[in-house]
This record gives sequence, C-alpha cells and structure tokens, in this order.
Amino acid sequence: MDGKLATEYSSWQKLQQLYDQQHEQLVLKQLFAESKSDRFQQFSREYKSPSSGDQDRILLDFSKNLITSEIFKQLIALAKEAKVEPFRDAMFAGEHINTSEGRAVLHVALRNVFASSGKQFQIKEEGADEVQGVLDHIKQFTNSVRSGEWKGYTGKAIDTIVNIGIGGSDLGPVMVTEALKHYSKRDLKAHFVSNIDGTDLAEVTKQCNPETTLFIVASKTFTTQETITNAESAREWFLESAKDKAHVAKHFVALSTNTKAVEAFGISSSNMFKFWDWVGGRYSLWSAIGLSIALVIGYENFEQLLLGAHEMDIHFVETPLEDNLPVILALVGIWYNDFYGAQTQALLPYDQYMHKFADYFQQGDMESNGKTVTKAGQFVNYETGPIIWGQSGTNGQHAFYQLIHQGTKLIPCDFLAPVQTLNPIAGGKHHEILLSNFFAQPEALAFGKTEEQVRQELGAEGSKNEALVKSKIFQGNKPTNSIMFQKLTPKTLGSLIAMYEHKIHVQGAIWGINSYDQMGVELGKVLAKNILAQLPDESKVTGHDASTTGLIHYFQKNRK
Ligand SMILES: O=P(O)(O)OC[C@H]1O[C@H](O)[C@H](O)[C@@H](O)[C@@H]1O
Repeated sequence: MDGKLATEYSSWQKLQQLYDQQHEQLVLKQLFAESKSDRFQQFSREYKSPSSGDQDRILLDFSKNLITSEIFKQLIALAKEAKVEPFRDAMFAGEHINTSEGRAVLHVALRNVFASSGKQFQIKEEGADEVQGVLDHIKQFTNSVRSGEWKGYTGKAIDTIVNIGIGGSDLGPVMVTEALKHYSKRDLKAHFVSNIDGTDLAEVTKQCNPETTLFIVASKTFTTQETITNAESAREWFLESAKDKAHVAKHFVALSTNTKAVEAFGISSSNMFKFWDWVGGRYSLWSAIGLSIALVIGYENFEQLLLGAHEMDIHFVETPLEDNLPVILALVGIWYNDFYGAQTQALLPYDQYMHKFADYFQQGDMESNGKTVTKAGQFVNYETGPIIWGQSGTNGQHAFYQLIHQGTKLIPCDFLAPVQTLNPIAGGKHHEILLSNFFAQPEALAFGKTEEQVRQELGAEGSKNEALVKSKIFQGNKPTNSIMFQKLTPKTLGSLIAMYEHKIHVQGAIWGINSYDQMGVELGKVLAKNILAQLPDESKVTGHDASTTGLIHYFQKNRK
C-alpha cells in the first residue's frame, strides 16, 4: 500500500517461487497424513464475542487449504510487507483512504457506539459524532411504527413496509431481513423494490394497502434513476387513493445523504434519516439504510447486529495477523486468486436464512475489488477481485456442485454453518442431515475418490467399463474453508458480515487498489441516459455502432 505493485513485494516473489516449486506436491491427502491430527489445531482459529463469549463464537477451519506452515508464514509476511496493519489503522482513524473520491471510509464508525464494549475507536471526521443521534431517531421511529402508534392517513397502523432502493441501498437490508427472519415481527410485512422494471413495483403494490403501507426511499445520493423513478411511481400509486399530498408525510420516509434532493422530492427533513459520504453504499446497512432491518427485527436486535460488527472490528484491529480471521481469509484467497489462477470464490452457507449471503457479497466484494488500476495509477499485472457466487446448502449441491467436484476449474469454497439451528424440527433430524452434508462436502472435495476405490466398488465386471471407472473418480485436492458459528443471532450475523468486509479490505490493500470507489458502474449509466432520449424517434438514433443501432431500431419498429 505504498504505491507498489503487489508483484514488487519480495514476499510476493517468494510466494511465486513456493508455488512454482511446490504446488505439485501440495496434496491435501498427504498434507493431512504428514501432520496427523495437528493440522486442524495448526490451521483453525476460534473467535469469541467479548460480550457474550460462547453464545456468539465463530470457528474458522482453514486446514483444508493447499498451504503449509511455510506458505502461511509467507502469506503473513506479504500482509506485513503490504502494510496491511497501518492501512487498517488509517481507515479506523478516519484518514481519507478512498483517494479517488477524497473520502474517509468509516462504516466502522456506524457501529462504534458501544462504550460498554471496552473499546471505542477515536474517529475524527465530520458527522462521526452524529451517528448516535441518527440511531436514536431510528429507534424512536421504529418503536412508534412497530407499536402501532405511527398512523397512516386514515388513522390505521402500518402493517407493510416497502424499501425502495438498489445496490447497497437494497442488498444489505434484503440479506439481513432474510437472515434474521426468525427475529422478525410477523405482522409487519416487508417488501423490497429495486429494479426499474415496472414489474417489480407493480407486483409489490398489488399486495399493499395504501392506508397501511410505509414507503422507505433508500438512496445515498438520491439521484439514482431506478430508485427515484420507482419512488415517484409509488407516490403516484399512493396519491390515487390518498388524494391529498399532505398525506405523503405519513407514508414516505427517506434514507439519504442528500437533504436537498429529499426535500425536492417532497419528503420533509423530519422524515429523513441521514448518513454521510464516508459510508460506502455497499457498506451502508449499518447506517440509516438499515431502517427497514430495524423495523423488521426491532431496534434492540438491530443494535445487536451493530455490536457484533463492532466486536469483529475490535478483533480485526487488535488480533495478530496470524490469528486474525479476516486477514487469514484474505490471504488464503490471494493464494488461489493470484498463484493458482482461480477465478471465482463460492460462499456456501448451510443455513437457509442466509440464502442471500452470496448475493450480498457479490456487490460487497466485486464492486470493491473489481479494479485494474492501483491507487498510484498503475495497471496491475496480477489478478484482483474474485467472482463471488454461491447459494445455500444443500440446494447448491443439487445444482452446481458437480462442476466443483469434477469440472476443470478450481473453485475455492467457504462453507458456513451454525452449530445450533433455530428450527430444531423433527427432533433435530433436519439439522443433523444438513450438518452431515456440511461436513461431507469439504471432505469429499479435499480427499476425493481414487481409481482403486472406484474399481473396488464396481467389482471386476463393472471395472471393465473404463469410461465408467474414469467418470467416477474424484481428483480431490479442492480447497475449502469451514466456518462454524454457534447460532444465527443478530450479533453473530453482524460479526460474520464485518469479517468478510475486512477480508475485502485486506485483499484490496495487498493489491494496492481503491476498494472504496466504483467508477466501473458509471459508463453504462451515462450511455443509457443518452439512449433514453433517443428512444422516442428512430431518426434521433445516432452515434452508435451498427449492433446497438440495429437493436434500438428493432425495438422501435416492434414496440407497438
Ligand atoms: O444509494 P444510491 O445512491 O441510490 O446508490 C445505489 C447504488 O448505485 C450504484 O450502483 C453504485 O455503484 C452502488 O454502490 C450503489 O449502492
């Protein structure tokens, strides 16, 4: 992080040598055989919440990775050489580490509100001292809606909320309200409208009663085309019944950094929940953007989510690199991404509540680290952010695991699962089956099945079919992390999200890129605006290549 390309670090070069010399001998079966049971001890770490200990603990087993102690040491050396620690401290101190936009990166300030946690970071940045005030506003508003005290324009309590937002103003609230559904107020329905496709809003409003629906317009900038258009159409839909514009105040609130635009939309500043430009969209669920979360799970649970994240922040700042969960995940990821040439990384939570976890981190990781230029302005000569994907187990097993087990691609996977389920139905049978799969898949991926085993199973007769024999071989040696947490509590979820946020931060630091801007989303937006103005009239369609012109003309000819 001092203007160098990652490949210039001597530790990176040493890792390259280790890879070149050793990767053919890095076979999990042998690595485990050589180290006996020590390997689990050696390559696993347990995190415990300082405030609730065993209740909220996370085990990271990274022993099923293609690493030795020498490689692990060298990865730690890379983190040191890339100045991961001072860069981390700079973020927590409020330095403007988002250099292209000249901003601080302070999602950690949003959860730095627990004097009793034993640690509060000293953050000096405009707005950082306003965090508690906005939380108080969220608490008061949440309590009044959930208790039925907040009334709609005909005097009825709110029974439905609709969050209108996209990207970071949608994915976090969607993921967390799903993940913490167990803690939700069941008689308060929550919908999320994100897509500009009118279908999204139309299908939601069909399920809403204007008298009892609260719209939450969530947009950091309050200029996002999709969100503003959806909010305008929602207001139109609402006014068809309510008639009087004065009623909007009871049914529309805004979450934004842009007071002027919120007021211009017709939402009074007393119904606006503020945040600050140092909160990146994809790191904003901890801010006012989390209002829908607080409404669904209650303010106390929202606060626990923040506390869990804050405690992971403390772990990230205070724990030596070799025991630091986000750092370990980041380094192991770099080993595959940059030395093995793995293109993707799968997130596989064996917890149905977490079925949106991978979707959420697609933006979190890919918008952060999908970059080609370093902060010093050089093009990288190595791979940066991985493609993130995944699905909840065991659904994924029946969809795409075939390719992970026997395809030609190397796909490092993170398996996540709770020790205890929140739904121990059928005497806990479901959870035992779920977890047996959670244990079995990484085992199968790591150790595979040899030709001898296959032949033995098929017998002499069956083994004559060579193609069949070959198709049943599992090469194994596929790397995984296994992450077990005690139970999916709001606090643990907060810690897990913060753990991955910091993993992304560490990788970005090593690659020397700015993880906190998103220039790559701009070009398409600008072109779409230009095309929108040309759509009414064929003769207006100019300035495009033959393909784009042809497509627009095709639409214009056939639309009626
Ligand atoms: O919250 P908004 O300002 O409406 O932005 C919503 C989204 O817009 C763009 O897609 C950005 O790349 C995202 O980072 C952001 O989360």
